[in-house]
Amino acid sequence: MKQYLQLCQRIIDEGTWIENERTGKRCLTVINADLEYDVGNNQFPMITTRKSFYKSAIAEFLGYIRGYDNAADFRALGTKTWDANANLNEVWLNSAHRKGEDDMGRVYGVQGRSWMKPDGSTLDQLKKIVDNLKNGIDDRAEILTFYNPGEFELGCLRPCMHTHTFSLLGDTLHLTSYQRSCDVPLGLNFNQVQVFAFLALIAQITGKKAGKAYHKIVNAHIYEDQLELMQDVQLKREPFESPQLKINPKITSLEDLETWVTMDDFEVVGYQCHDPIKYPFSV
Ligand SMILES: Nc1nc(=O)c2c([nH]1)NC[C@@H]1CN(c3ccc(C(=O)N[C@@H](CCC(=O)O)C(=O)O)cc3)CN21
Ligand SMILES: O=c1ccn([C@H]2C[C@H](O)[C@@H](COP(=O)(O)O)O2)c(=O)[nH]1
Repeated sequence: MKQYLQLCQRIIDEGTWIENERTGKRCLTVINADLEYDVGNNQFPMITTRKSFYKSAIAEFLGYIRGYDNAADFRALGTKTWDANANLNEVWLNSAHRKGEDDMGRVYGVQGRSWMKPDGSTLDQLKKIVDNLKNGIDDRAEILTFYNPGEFELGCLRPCMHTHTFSLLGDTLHLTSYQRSCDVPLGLNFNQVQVFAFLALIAQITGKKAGKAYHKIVNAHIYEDQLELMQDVQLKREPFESPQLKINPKITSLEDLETWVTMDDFEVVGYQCHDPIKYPFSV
C-alpha cells in the first residue's frame, strides 16, 4: 500500500501537465513506475485509503481470461467497467467495425485467446502458457500479450495492461506485467488487484507456488479533475495493513476458470479501509 501512496505523491511532486487529446483533459504525468506484490505471502495489494471494489477488478480480469468481447458478458460476471468504453466512446460508436450495443471488438482477452493468424486460424496464447507451466516448462517466452497494433481499429480501446510474462524458478511461479498507461486513482486500484490475482490463479491451476508479481508502468497519471480528491482527501489518510485474498481451492484448471467460476469463489479476509471516494472517470 505504501508504494501506491508514494507513486501518487511522486506524481504530485514531480509530475508534468500533459494535454490528452483522446479525453480532452490534462493529466499530471510521470514516466516509469515499478510496483511489486508478494503473492507467495498473500499480501493482497488492495487499496485501504478508500473503499476498493476488488470483485469488479477480478471479474474484469476473469472476462479477459475467458476472451470476452462484450460489455454485457462483463456485467454478468459482476463488473460495469466496460460499459462506457463500449457504448460512449465517440470514435468507436462511429466505427464500421462495432457490432452493436455493448460490443468491445477485438480487445484484451480476444487477442489473448484467439489471436488471428495470417492463414485465418487462431492462436490461444493463454492455453499454451498454462500447458507448459503445468509440465514444469518455462521456455523464457511464456508471454500473454493483448497488444496487437494491426487490429487497434477493430476494438474500442488499446489495451493498457498489455503484456504478462510468467517465469518459473524451480517450482515457484513469478509474473511480470507491463502497463503503457495508468489512471492512478481509478485504474491502478484495479490493476494491482488483477496482477496479484492473475499470478495467484495461474499458480493454483498449474500446481506451482506463487512467488512475486512485478508490475511495470510507463505513463502514470492523475486526471486534472481527480487531483483535488487525491491530494486533499486520499493522501491525508493513514493506510491499514494489507488483507489476504482467499481463492476457492476447487479451482484447478483453465477450464474451471472458463466455465463455472464466479465472484463467490473469491473472498478477502482482514480488509479494513477508509470511506469510499468517487473519482471522476474519463472516457
Ligand atoms: N479513464 C479510464 N481509466 C481507467 O482506469 C480505465 C479506462 N478509462 N477505460 C478502461 C478501463 C475500465 N476501468 C475502470 C472503469 C471504471 C472504474 C470505476 O468506476 N471504479 C470505481 C467503482 C467501481 C465499482 O463500483 O465496481 C472505483 O471507485 O474504483 C474503474 C476502472 C479501468 N480502465
Ligand atoms: O486497465 C486499465 C485500463 C485503462 N486504464 C486507463 C489509463 C488511461 O487513463 C485510460 C486509457 O486511455 P489511453 O488514451 O488509451 O491511454 O485508461 C488503466 O489505468 N488501467
